[in-house]
Amino acid sequence: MTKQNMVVADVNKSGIKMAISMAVSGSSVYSPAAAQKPPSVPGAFISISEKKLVQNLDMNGGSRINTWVDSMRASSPTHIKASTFSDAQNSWIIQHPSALDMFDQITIASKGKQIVMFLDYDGTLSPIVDDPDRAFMSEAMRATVRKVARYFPTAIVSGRCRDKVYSFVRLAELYYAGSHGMDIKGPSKGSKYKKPASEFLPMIDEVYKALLEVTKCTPGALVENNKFCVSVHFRCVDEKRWSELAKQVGSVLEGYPNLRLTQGRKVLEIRPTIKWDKGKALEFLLESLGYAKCADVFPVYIGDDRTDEDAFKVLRERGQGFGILVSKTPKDTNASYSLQEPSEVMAFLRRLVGWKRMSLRRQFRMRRRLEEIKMSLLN
Ligand SMILES: O=P(O)(O)OC[C@H]1O[C@H](O[C@H]2O[C@H](CO)[C@@H](O)[C@H](O)[C@H]2O)[C@H](O)[C@@H](O)[C@@H]1O
Repeated sequence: MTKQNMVVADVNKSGIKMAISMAVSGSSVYSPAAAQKPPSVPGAFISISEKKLVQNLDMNGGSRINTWVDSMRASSPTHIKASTFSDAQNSWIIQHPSALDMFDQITIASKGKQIVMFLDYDGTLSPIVDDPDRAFMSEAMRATVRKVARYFPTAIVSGRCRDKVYSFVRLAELYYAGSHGMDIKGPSKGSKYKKPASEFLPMIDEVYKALLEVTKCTPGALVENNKFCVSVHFRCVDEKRWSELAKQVGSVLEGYPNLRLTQGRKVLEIRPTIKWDKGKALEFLLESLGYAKCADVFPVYIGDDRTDEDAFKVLRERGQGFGILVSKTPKDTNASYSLQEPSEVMAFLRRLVGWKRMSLRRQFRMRRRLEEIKMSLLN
């Protein structure tokens, strides 16, 4: 059986949070350099040990399914004591302070640099809802993002395919990277699909159809075709049937060793094993915007899910800009700052626009004053 990667994180309805990051192969999707990563908060996370991960490499189909179900359950925890949770939360927030509270420090750090904005969609610009087809962003958020794009190059980086995320955002002035960056369009004319990914299109289509078929008897299960990847949603599936759903997904994936499984917020995501993710998408977009070798660029990436960690990690490694994790609860992350929910993302973006306008006005006034001084010296 092929190696599988799996990363888990979510919050249950009561708001109590726990996260597992679990790699079922040697090369985990989530493997931040320990030195760059803030220490984990005791009591807030379950981490599967290295040894166990290696053991998972060889596990048979049955134990693999059990591992998936365990992680699906762990993403909806009911077992953390409230006191432990709040201790963990306090210490986590010290390590990942609110980007709103740190706004002045952030703008000072960006001084003299070109800010480039990268925004995830679901859970960042739009609230999480049961029906993925109804994950609309508010008009107020759309107006805010439009203003952001007036002042900074801005890209949307999503797990959904590009057309779908565009149909939600509907702002032509942005750049879009869909299917976790595999469906990408930079500033240059025409779409740019990652060539290795495009070879997977017929396979993904086949898997999508097979998953539709096998999951149709599981109430609440929803299969979404994201062009280069497929999402199997379990948000509306009774927990008692998660194991059944995992088995169904496993039975399809057995025939496709070149596909891997990751987990987002109540969703199993099936995608090609190629080395392309939101981090690579960020680098691709920076390059196509002409900032590849620029020291004066300040990329800011805002996202809420495990797949956004690839981008946070790239920013840490480049030592440029920073990531902001959207989360109400502690999560193991490479982001530097946090925001609790989309409404806070909107507040942060608005402040950024306000700050930029002010600094442009200040610059304009200074230039005009200098002109006046020059003129008075000449007269
Ligand atoms: O990278 P993203 O833009 O955050 O996409 C990740 C997944 O987002 C969507 O699913 C999530 O949002 C849904 C709507 O709120 C919610 O019902 C679901 O439980 C979440 O996982 C999208 O539907 C998936 O295809 C993306 O993979």
